[in-house]
Amino acid sequence: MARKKQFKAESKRLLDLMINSIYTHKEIFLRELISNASDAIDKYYYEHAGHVSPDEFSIRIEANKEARTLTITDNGIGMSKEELEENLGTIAKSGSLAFKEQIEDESKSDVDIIGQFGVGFYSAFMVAKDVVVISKKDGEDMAYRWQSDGESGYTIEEAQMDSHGSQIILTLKENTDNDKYSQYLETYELKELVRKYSDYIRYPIKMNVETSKIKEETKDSDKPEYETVIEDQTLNSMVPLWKRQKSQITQEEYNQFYKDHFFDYQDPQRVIHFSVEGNVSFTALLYIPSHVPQGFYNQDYKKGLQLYCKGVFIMDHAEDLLPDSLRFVKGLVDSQDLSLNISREMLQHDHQLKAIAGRIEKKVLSELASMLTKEREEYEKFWKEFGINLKFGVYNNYGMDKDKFQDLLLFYSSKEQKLVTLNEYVNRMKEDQKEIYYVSGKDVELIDKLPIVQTLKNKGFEVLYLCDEVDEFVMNTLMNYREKTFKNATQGDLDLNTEEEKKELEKTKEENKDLLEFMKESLQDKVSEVKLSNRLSEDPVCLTAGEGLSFEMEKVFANMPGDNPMGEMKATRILEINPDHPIFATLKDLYAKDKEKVKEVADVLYDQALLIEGFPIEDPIAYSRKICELLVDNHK
Ligand SMILES: Nc1ncnc2c1ncn2[C@@H]1O[C@H](COP(=O)(O)OP(=O)(O)OP(=O)(O)O)[C@@H](O)[C@H]1O
Repeated sequence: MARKKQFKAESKRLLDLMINSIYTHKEIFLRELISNASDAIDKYYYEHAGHVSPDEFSIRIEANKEARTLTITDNGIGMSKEELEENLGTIAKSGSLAFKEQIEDESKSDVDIIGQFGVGFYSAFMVAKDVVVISKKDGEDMAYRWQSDGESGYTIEEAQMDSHGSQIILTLKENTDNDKYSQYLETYELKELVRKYSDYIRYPIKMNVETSKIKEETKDSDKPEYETVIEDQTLNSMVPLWKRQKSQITQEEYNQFYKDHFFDYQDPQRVIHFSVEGNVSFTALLYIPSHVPQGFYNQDYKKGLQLYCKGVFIMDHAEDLLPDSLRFVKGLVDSQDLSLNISREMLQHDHQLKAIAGRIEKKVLSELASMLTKEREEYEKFWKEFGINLKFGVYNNYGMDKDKFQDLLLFYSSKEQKLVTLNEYVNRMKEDQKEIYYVSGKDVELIDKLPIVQTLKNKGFEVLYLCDEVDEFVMNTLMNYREKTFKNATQGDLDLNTEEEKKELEKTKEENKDLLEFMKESLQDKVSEVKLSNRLSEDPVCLTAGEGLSFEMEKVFANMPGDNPMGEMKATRILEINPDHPIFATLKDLYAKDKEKVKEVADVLYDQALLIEGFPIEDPIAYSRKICELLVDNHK
């Protein structure tokens, strides 16, 4: 049998790949070194459980501008000579992973060890031309010094160190046009990086910081004097807000956290803080803003949640965690169970994200549903800011998710003169009413004045007023609600009359068949039909659309930007005349005496119907002239 050979790797090239290809941001080197320090302390703490207190540990950062060095020191478990060799001399060897596996095998409690790939350490060479590690293993006498320039191998020699732990000393590269490595010696920058990536490392990350303070002896004088003092500051918050007990967190703390992390000047409307245990366990801290964020409707607005893994910041705007309909939600997710890719910039399995996203969607929607039933006023505030997103949720995905959203929708109602849910509408429908009536228009006031709306109201029907461009798409996608179909009241036939009224109308229609036909002919191809209306009570005429495209949709399509063939689509126009209005008697009269006049009146009535519907009229001058003539005639 052929002997199996080991792969060889050109270690210099491999290291070069490691250093320069894995990460997109050089600044993460600090995150990696701090995470290593935290792991080392965890290990020490674990080994000495019960005999040490967490307060004894810290990670220290020290910058020396003259020497151009940045030093990260921990009092963790340290490394022996062999471990330095093994862990830092072998690429992709993770002592931390081995440790974690071992304690898991011993089925002892899980420790939140961060390291797993055995590559993070080398990220130091992205910014350093030389790295020294001085380390003393817990329980050993001798310390060792590992040193490398990241190119020509490494050396290990004996060294001195007072107590267990490690010290990583980076000598930063010279600045180039593109990279200002010296920034990593600036207090401000280091503080920012710790806050961004390592804020929730559970041991204090400390640094001596120069600050200006009032001299004690001049404190009470009119001219206080300042002096520069060195202060030992802890840069990280350690315990993440979301890991604390809900009952221990005040609303003020939640709000402040929101404003600090999500750049809003107002308090959020809602905080949703919850944890899920399961295949993928996670904690989420979500916020519903109280107003539409700036740039929310711009194309480059980035939705998504911040993602943390074991308290370490992984990415901002993790898009896959939020469906588009909830893009207004801000917040973060922290999970132990994510399989990160090697750079910790992405996840390896998006099914984990999908599982989390599913739970988040469910939770946010149920929170909204409870707000709707228990705090109507609050919900209406939310609706005014973000309701359009839920409408999008209905028609997005070809309506696949409409059931999730339909009970959260609100529409303005003729009966209540305020926003109502579909459920409320259906609950109080007239007994024999089969359809849910709606009418679209520019605003509530205009819709309310429409003849058809007056008629429906007079007959005791409730009408939903749709004022958003997307509303008709929503209705078309929903198709029905609790087995009642949606009906655009300005379109097609309406079943409003009693049997008797229907008979009466049929009779009048039959008697005036010729007149109606004559009017249709005279209006030529402008209308497909002229008919007697059952939807008008006080007004003389109205224009309705046949089945299919509605007038509002026609307007939406016409206003679509760019070269769009849909813009040419027209709804079928039907001119309806109120048989009980005096104008109908006049028409009948004129038809018997002066057919030419009927043509003129038909033109005027058609233009009037267009105006009521919010359409422009073809020839306003001719229209106004005809009106004047009719007025004069009338006066004679
Ligand atoms: N400060 C430290 N103290 C003790 N051991 C350390 C320290 N830094 C690194 N090590 C050891 O070196 C190993 C390699 O570190 P490296 O950062 O390359 O990988 P990692 O942390 O295991 O994994 P990852 O690539 O996921 O960060 C670690 O697993 C750990 O055993």
